[in-house]
Amino acid sequence: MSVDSWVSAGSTAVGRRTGIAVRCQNVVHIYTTLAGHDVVALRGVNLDIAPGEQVALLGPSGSGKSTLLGLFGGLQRASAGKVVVDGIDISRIPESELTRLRAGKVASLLQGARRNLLTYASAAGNVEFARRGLAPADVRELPSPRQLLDLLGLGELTDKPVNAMSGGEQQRVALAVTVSSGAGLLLCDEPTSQLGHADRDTMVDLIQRVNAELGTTVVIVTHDPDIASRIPRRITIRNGRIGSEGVHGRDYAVIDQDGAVHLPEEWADDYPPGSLVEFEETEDGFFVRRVDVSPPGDHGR
Ligand SMILES: Nc1ncnc2c1ncn2[C@@H]1O[C@H](COP(=O)(O)OP(=O)(O)OP(=O)(O)O)[C@@H](O)[C@H]1O
Repeated sequence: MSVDSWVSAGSTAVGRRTGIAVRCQNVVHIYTTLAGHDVVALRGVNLDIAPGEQVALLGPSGSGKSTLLGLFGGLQRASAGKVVVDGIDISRIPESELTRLRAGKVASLLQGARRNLLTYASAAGNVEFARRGLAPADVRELPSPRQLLDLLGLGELTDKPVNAMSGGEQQRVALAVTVSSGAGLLLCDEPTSQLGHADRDTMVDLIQRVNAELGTTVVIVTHDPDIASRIPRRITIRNGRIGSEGVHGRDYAVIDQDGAVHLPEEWADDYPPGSLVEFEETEDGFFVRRVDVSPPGDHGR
């Protein structure tokens, strides 16, 4: 099957062209430490991510970014609330289904992912190895390793052994391997933290190419403002809640039930949870203005 026919084949178990949606409803996550103390990492997160969107999660250390990413990837379950991935509330499904979700629909690129590559094998060999657990019928729906690497602009690395690649090249191949099973959601935790300036930019180019070519929904945790500035939608987490959102290059506060901005109760109908607002100070006092952004499904935010 050619890349073109794969791309136009639409969504299948693993050969999906389109990204998948993520929705959080009042998500709370509490860790219990070995000493028996509770740590509240997320305190009621409401969030909608449309299929094919690119989202950066920002915020101070300890604010809950990695926890949220872990919930999206089914690495841990929310203590309360719903985490809906591709229409399935994954906080409620059995462990076996969660394992299938992690293997098929969600791709996670963790820090230092390149260390998981087979060093003696080529980029193509690593893609093949990553697909070994898939059913043959599902593999036939996917582009070949060579086609995938070409599609992502990594054609020159196809036959190169990993141990002859630079660190940046290895990280790019690690990303290609991560998405090679046709996942609809790519989660990246600090994907460029160990890279130099040029490799960092190339890595972000590649993440955006995955999004453009495969339609994959992308969520990136980053501390790097330069990376964040290249991602169309930026969500800042503060103290376990969504504090603000950047859309079209501007930052807005977010209304939440018990979150960042509290407004008088009688205004609740006009400013439901999740509304983005701007505050304006004039001689007559403070004004609040609701900002309408693109409706869910519009990826051009
Ligand atoms: N396994 C754990 N056990 C106990 N507490 C934890 C655990 N993992 C995270 N936490 C706590 O949960 C809170 C949120 O942590 P999280 O790692 O999600 O934040 P973060 O924003 O990703 O931070 P960083 O930017 O430093 O990675 C912090 O208070 C952290 O100490």
